[in-house]
Amino acid sequence: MAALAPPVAAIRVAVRRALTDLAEPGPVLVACSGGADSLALAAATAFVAPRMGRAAGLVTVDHGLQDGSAERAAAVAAWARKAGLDPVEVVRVEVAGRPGGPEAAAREARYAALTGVAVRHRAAALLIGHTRDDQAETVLLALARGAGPRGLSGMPFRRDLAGVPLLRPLLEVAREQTRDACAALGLRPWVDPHNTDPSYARARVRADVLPALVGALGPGVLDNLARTARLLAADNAVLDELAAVALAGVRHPDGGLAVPGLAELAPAVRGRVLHAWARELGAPPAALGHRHVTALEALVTTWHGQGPVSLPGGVRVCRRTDRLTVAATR
Ligand SMILES: Nc1ncnc2c1ncn2[C@@H]1O[C@H](COP(=O)(O)OP(=O)(O)OP(=O)(O)O)[C@@H](O)[C@H]1O
Repeated sequence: MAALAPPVAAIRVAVRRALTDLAEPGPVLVACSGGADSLALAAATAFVAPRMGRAAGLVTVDHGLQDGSAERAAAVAAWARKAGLDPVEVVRVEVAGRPGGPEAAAREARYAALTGVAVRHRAAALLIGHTRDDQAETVLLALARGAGPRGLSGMPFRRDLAGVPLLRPLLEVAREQTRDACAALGLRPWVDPHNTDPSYARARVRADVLPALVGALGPGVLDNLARTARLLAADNAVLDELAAVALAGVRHPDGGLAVPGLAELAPAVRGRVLHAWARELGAPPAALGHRHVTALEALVTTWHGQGPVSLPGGVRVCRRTDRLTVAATR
């Protein structure tokens, strides 16, 4: 018997670890674009899951945005059926007309379609193919836009979306290993033209910035950036817990938040309390930025009679004597 190629073994180990930790019953579904990362993930899952007593299927989304996208989706599905994955689904989504530009719209439509299929099959989890290199890119992009610990935490290993656990088993696996694993298994991954399109910041980071950093600082840079994400994710979780307790403690009996209680909090906790409260008031997280939280903080710490702070989503917050409260609509 031929020896197992090390990248194939490494990816199987990563999938086994992820499935060992998964408490939920039911099949797992791999979200597969046909790219090297998710193809290597699907191949490893097809091998590992049945040996752990789990069914494993695959979903591929056709955004209909590129020539040949239907053929790509059909080819991925045909391969998956041969690999023994079941169920295998191709989902066609409509992207045109959604807000936020084609990339954001495609992502939103993709995740909605993927979770929809997962719910229908009562799946234990959706497996996503993000790798260590995607994580390093995410951290670098977050650093460049001045993100705090939340942004620098990168992508979590697990998060729940619409009640479906999303797992990223390859978050500590180098992208090179997914390509090598595909080659060792005789698989021919699809190459997404967006990944090399210089009009995307992530593609420029991938093509230019990270190779320059590795060239200047050594090959450990990618692992180090991914480690930064893990360290900050742990710190961030603690700060979020502290903020949840603090938020409960500063609620004013008449509604809103008590200013004296807010003023006593450490700035790192106060900012989170205000961020969490703004979300409670209906501000969409994606639109809620540092400047909104800074303006809310100013109502507490540098109060000089300034007017209400407008939050995304339309709510306005003002200070009334010793509390922050929702301003009357104009
Ligand atoms: N069209 C799709 N259908 C199903 N899942 C998808 C699709 N596109 C992306 N995904 C899932 O989302 C993950 C991240 O996709 P993204 O395009 O951000 O990264 P990528 O590095 O290009 O991944 P890959 O090499 O697997 O395509 C993929 O690994 C895959 O699990």
